[in-house]
Amino acid sequence: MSGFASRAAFDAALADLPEPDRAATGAARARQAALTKPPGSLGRLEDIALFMAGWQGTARPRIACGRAALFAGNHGFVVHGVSAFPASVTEAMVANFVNGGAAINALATAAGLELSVVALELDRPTADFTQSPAMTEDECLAALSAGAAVVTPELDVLVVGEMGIGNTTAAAALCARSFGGAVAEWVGPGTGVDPDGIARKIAVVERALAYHAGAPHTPFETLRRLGGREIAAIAGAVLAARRQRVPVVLDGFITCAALAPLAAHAPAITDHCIAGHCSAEPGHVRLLGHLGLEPLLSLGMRLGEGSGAAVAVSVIRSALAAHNGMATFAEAGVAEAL
Ligand SMILES: O=C(O)c1ccc[n+]([C@@H]2O[C@H](COP(=O)([O-])O)[C@@H](O)[C@H]2O)c1
Ligand SMILES: Cc1cc2nc[nH]c2cc1C
Repeated sequence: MSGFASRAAFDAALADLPEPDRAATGAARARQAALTKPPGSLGRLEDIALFMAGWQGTARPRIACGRAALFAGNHGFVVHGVSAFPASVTEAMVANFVNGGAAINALATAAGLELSVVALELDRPTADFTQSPAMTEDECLAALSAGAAVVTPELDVLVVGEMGIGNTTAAAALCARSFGGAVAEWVGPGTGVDPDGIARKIAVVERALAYHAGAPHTPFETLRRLGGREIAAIAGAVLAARRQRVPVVLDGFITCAALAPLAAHAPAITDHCIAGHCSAEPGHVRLLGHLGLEPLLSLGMRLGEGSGAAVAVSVIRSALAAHNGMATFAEAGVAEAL
């Protein structure tokens, strides 16, 4: 996929979302019914096998080629004191990712995923969204296209993650604009700000929402005005994955917030997505409800980087191992249900 050359190309992609292969889902369901276990006894693992079958278009889904794409960006509004860490940490952590020393390096390796790190103009933070759109139209298209570029046809699954000091504030703004509700319900501690920091975050999001209140409520405009480069890249990657029927595992609050503007307009955008986990960031559980997603794991994680999604891939691998590796009642000579 070449990316998104124009706002219209993005809108057209969102208006034409491919469906899963129902024949493959049906064949996988028939196989599940024949496997040596009481029907439904593998619970959610059975649903995961059917989900992967539908999106991969085969009764025997697999993960031979899995990629974790980690997008990094910097945000202009951090000057208002909304993070527990300085913005320089974004770039320093990108160096850590490249050198193999971060949590996602260890967790991607453990999950059998290759890692693609995409740093998006870190020396050029987005504009301060309390007084301007975060990105120009071209900047937003470039970020969406950088996201789309990580999706290649041989992929069996895509994990999306992010790194960007301040981005829980952008995520809260995207959620409040897309789904409504009190700003305080979407704002949380992020990297660990104190109550004064939370109050500053709420004030910053409220100012941003007021500044952009009159703008069109379209997915592109909301992403451009209130998002960031790493956030738009995630939206572009998830949309490109859908075009190629590649199943996606979402990470935490920010990763899911990248889809909020799209989902408010086209709720089916999350149909090819699994929520890898529920983050400890308080807005995430509410956001997952709006996205219609039930998280696979709930481990109290709030790191980002794609870390929770990478852990979830090991569960998905287990689901596929059972689906593909078990004997049927006929093969094993085991009596079926009465
Ligand atoms: O994934 C999450 O739910 C999550 C929750 C809190 C923080 N983070 C990470 O922490 C950074 C954003 O936190 P903050 O406090 O700078 O807004 C960013 O790099 C995220 O990857 C991530
Ligand atoms: C150290 C550090 C690592 C991170 N990884 C994702 N977000 C992060 C934020 C900080 C501060």
